Amino acid sequence: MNGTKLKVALVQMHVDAGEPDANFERAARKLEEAVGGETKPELIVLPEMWNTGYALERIEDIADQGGERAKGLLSAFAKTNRVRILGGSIAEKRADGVYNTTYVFDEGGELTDTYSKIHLFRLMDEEKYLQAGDRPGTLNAGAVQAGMMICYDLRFPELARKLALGGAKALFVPAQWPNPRLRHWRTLLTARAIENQMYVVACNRCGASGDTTFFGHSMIIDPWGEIVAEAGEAETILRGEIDPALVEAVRAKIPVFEDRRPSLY
Ligand SMILES: O=C(O)CCC(=O)C(=O)O
Repeated sequence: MNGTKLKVALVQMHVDAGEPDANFERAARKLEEAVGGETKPELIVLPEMWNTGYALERIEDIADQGGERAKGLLSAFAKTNRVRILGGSIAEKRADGVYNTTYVFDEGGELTDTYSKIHLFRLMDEEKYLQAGDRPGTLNAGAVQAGMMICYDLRFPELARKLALGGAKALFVPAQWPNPRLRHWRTLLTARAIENQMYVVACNRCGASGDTTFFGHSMIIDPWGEIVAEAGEAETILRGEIDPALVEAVRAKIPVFEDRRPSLY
């Protein structure tokens, strides 16, 4: 660890809808690429639903039973490479249905945190095939206390504010955010960073699934709203650093959290 800063690497990758074997192979290859860069990251982030993509009509059959296959890959990789992983999210099969779930592993390969998407995206029929999580997601990313959201959750500012009030200095957002809503993506990510004076670290997929195309543009935005790093549309590993001291500095400069008037709204 560099002081209290945290080096992150975001895996912006293609996902084959309905092809878990191909996606597991790709994820393993991309994790190697992420950890093998010139500067070793301390935390690697994957995109949303990277195991199955949005093959929702077949999701009951192809979802990962108990998340065991994904947990096996991510835990072993984290332990072997001494790196934390925020495993994007996967289609996770449980007794009562399929959830869109994130796993976080520490550098010893231990599962430390999980989060299941709480807002299901009706434009893509998620509510017909998936179950919604029932609690917000938090994690300790090394020295950085953080929150997590999945894709559509980003449209709910109350959730980001709750996480910030709970102590989050960074917000991680795995996504499969498609065209034509790039402006929404960039604007909402930036707004969540500025209004909550925290880092926003967003890992989107790229490529196409049927008629749907995904623009990538994974981003790391600092608590002042400046873009630390932004990907283009192709597969890439996006790298950057989170500095919790900058969160404190921005919150001291414009003390939004002290000036809130929650009794009025
Ligand atoms: O809110 C959006 O525009 C995209 C959301 C989405 O694609 C998802 O939650 O999977």
